Amino acid sequence: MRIGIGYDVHKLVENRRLILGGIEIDYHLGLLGHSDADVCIHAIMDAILGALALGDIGKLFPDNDMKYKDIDSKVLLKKVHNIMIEKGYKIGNIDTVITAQEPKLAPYIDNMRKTISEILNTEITNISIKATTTEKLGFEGRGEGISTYALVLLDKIVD
Ligand SMILES: Nc1ccn([C@@H]2O[C@H](COP(=O)(O)O)[C@@H](O)[C@H]2O)c(=O)n1
Ligand SMILES: C[C@@]1(CO)OP(=O)(O)OP(=O)(O)OC[C@H]1O
Repeated sequence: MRIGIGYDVHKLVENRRLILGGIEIDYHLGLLGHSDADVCIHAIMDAILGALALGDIGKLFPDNDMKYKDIDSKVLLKKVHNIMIEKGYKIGNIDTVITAQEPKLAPYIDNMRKTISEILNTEITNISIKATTTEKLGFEGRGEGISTYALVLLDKIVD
C-alpha cells in the first residue's frame, strides 16, 4: 500500500468554462490554465504520482508544451492511470476536498465521482469528492480561485 497527497489552485476568470472533476459546471466564470484547468483532477493526478514518487504533473505534462494546450484533464488522468497500472498498483481509495465559495457543487458531485471512477477503473465507492467554502475568507472565499486537496491510497496488484 502507498499513500499520496496532491494540491492544486487555479484562478477564476471570465470567458472560460468551469470544468471540475471532469464535468462542466454551470457558472459565469471558469478556471484559467494551460489545460482545461480542472483543479480537482490535477490534485488527484499529483496524489497518484506522489504515491508512486514519480514527481508531479508539471514534470509529466509541462505547461510550455503546446501538446497540452487546452487539453481535457481526463485525458491526462488516463495517462497517469496507465502509469500506475504499469508500476503494478490500483486505486485503493481517493478522498478530495474542493474549496470554492461559489458555485454550489453538491448537485454535481456524484457525476464527478462516476466520471473519475470510470477513468481509474475503480468502484464509485472508492472515490470521495467533498466541497467546502471558506466562509468568504482567503482567495477562495473572495471568489478569486478554486483549490483542491486530494489524498490517495494505492494497493499493489496481486496476480
Ligand atoms: N462550493 C460549495 C461549497 C460547499 N458546498 C456544500 O455546502 C456545505 C456547507 O459548506 P460550508 O463551507 O459552509 O461548510 C458543504 O458541506 C458542501 O456540502 C457545496 O455544495 N459547494
Ligand atoms: C496541466 C498543465 C499542463 O497542461 O497545465 P495547467 O492547466 O496550467 O495546470 P497546472 O496545475 O498549473 O500544472 C500542470 C501543467 O503542466
